[in-house]
Amino acid sequence: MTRLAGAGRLSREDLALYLVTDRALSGPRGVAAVVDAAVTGGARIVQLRDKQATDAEIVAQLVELSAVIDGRALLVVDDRLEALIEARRQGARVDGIHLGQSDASVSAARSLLGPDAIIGLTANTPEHLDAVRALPEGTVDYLGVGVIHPTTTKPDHPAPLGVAGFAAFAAASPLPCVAIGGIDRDDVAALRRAGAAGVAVVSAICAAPDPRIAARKLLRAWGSAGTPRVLSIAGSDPSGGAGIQADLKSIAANGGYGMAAITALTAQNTRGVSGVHVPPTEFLRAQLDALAEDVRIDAVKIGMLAGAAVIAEVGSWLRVHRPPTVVLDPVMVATSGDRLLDADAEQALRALLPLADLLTPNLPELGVLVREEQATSWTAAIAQAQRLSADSGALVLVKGGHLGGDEAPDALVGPAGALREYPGERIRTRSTHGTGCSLSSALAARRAAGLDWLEAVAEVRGWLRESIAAGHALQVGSGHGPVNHFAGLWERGGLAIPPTAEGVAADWWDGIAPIRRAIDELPFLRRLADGSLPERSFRWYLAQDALYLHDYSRTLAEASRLAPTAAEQAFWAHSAEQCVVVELQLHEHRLSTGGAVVLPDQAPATVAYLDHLRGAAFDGDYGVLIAALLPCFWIYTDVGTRLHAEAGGDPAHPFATWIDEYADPAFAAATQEAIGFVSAFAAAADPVTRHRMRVAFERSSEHERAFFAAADLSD
Ligand SMILES: Nc1ncnc2c1ncn2[C@@H]1O[C@H](COP(=O)(O)OP(=O)(O)O)[C@@H](O)[C@H]1O
Ligand SMILES: Cc1ncc(COP(=O)(O)O)c(N)n1
Ligand SMILES: [Mg+2]
Repeated sequence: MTRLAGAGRLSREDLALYLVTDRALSGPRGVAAVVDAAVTGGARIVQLRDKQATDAEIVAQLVELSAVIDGRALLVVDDRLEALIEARRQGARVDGIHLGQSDASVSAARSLLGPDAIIGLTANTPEHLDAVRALPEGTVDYLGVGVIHPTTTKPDHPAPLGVAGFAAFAAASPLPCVAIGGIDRDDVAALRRAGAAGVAVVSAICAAPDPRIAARKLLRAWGSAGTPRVLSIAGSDPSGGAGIQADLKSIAANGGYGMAAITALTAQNTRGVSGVHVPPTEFLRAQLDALAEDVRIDAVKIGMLAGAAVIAEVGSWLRVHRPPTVVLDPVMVATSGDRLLDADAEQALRALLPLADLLTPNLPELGVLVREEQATSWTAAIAQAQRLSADSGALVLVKGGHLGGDEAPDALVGPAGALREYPGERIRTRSTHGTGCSLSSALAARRAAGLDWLEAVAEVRGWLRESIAAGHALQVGSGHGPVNHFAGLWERGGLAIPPTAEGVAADWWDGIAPIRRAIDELPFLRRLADGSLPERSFRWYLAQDALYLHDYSRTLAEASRLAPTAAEQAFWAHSAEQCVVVELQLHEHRLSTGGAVVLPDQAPATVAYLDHLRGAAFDGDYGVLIAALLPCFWIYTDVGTRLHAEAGGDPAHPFATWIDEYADPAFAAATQEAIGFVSAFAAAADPVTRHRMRVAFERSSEHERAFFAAADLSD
């Protein structure tokens, strides 16, 4: 969770809605009931304020409120330091104290309560601020600033600041400022925009007919007021995966209000770009000016700029209306390979870079911008990004999507080098159309919402990876498909279309296509098929297979033990038994020729595969375990059937018996049953379990490949 500057004990959201209690306004239902309801409605910090009560009464109230709140919100007390200490002694959780200018000194409170307590201070004049600046850092966590409007709950209040006065005070304050005094729901948005860390209310909750609903409405007003207004200046992609269409979806998915000024229209689908039309730049200017005249823009994301004239127009507009956050995605070439920026406009683009806070080039674009060859290693890419950052004055997020290999890392790089690297496994998918557009606009939205760049990148990457992984299921186009920007939202909101067992099975099988291809190309299997495999290699393989089956059988038995239905329990138990039978047959038919069987040690590939299965069994998660067990059925049946088609039925073939055994129809039927059980379980599982199952399935498939490959090396 993000920590507020100058308030190590508070996180960003803690102060958003601050309830100050009032006994009279709470009426016969009592303060505790109001607090309970308000906290249920979302209030995150409660201050017990009761000027009339005795210390003993305050202690009793703190004990009661601490029990009612039960860790759901922070509890502080107004003014009464001794009562706080006594309440804590009696076991109450009281997080801190709020002090007025004439109450006990904040320094004394800090030394008494220690570094973990929350200490707030009322402040509303420039002199108060000077005094706060003179305190040792960490003495005070937040300021209560008001009153905003005249109010009856503080009879002796100073002259109201109004929203403008509050804004001026908050801008000068080194500490987060909570606005207080006569605030109702209509003020919340303006106060948040004025820089408030939160709003403190008394009557708006204590006097409300339903404090829970009142709290919820106040928080909703607070939340929407924080919605950043994000403008995308980019091209249109009618297929909806890239350009402004992707930007608007990304901004919305990341909590922003999206706007778009179109630089160019493309005729485009998931296979490529077939045309580009650039409207007159005066019309782009008209779009941008219309927005600037009316809307306060919190962030701009710049995408496709088409050519030098558009770049010049955007540059001239930005110099006048530059919003606080500018992200520039230097789009040059689409995922399909089509140019989106005239070659002669590269120089003009370089001149635009200093107007941005963050650049998000992919590797080819980074090379062009620093006038070098495309980096071929990640280290070289980071070095190029560092040069680009030093030259432009902007931070650079260098994206590793175009690196070959299993990794897709990103790195945030400044003029002195990488600030943070974000490692990540490459997601095996073709749904990467518009990933760059989506990433850059989401970053603009999250940065404008108040995250720093490091946090924004970490968060947006998590969202993008989830969206990339879910892209395929949208079934849009036959080329590089779009990502599903709302995958997480739909899933969590219960809007996701539940997957079918058939869909899961097809998806998983497609997902391991590269592994299956690699298996087919292994010399071991080629030579097994054409009969040229040395007998020694074959025997080595059979021995490892026997060793493997011995323990595989035990993990099958564990699946039987965990199975939720009798049919599954019987199936896995029967499979476990069959394994032992086959293992014994292998010994008898092949390995024991020429005397007693001496089994070798398990080879590293055998150990690794079994460790993976035993790990899944040990975790006790039935879904994950059966997903891990499945490739041994499925890949063997697949390989066996094809081997049989190629080499079966030839009694002269040196491996005929073995090949015939693997094409056994009973084994194929068992495989179909296993696929059915696993895919039905996955389809009905929650998304997280389904994902873990898929990962276990993919890992086992990779172990299958490594197991065959080890046999290649055995001679
Ligand atoms: N297959 C993938 N798996 C995981 N992340 C990916 C994949 N492809 C792209 N990304 C991520 O998507 C973002 C866009 O990167 P990249 O494809 O390099 O840029 P562009 O779309 O501009 O060419 C980066 O955060 C990158 O790491
Ligand atoms: C209109 C438009 N703008 C940008 C891109 C780049 O897409 P990517 O995000 O895949 O780099 C695109 N294909 N079309
Ligand atoms: Mg791109």
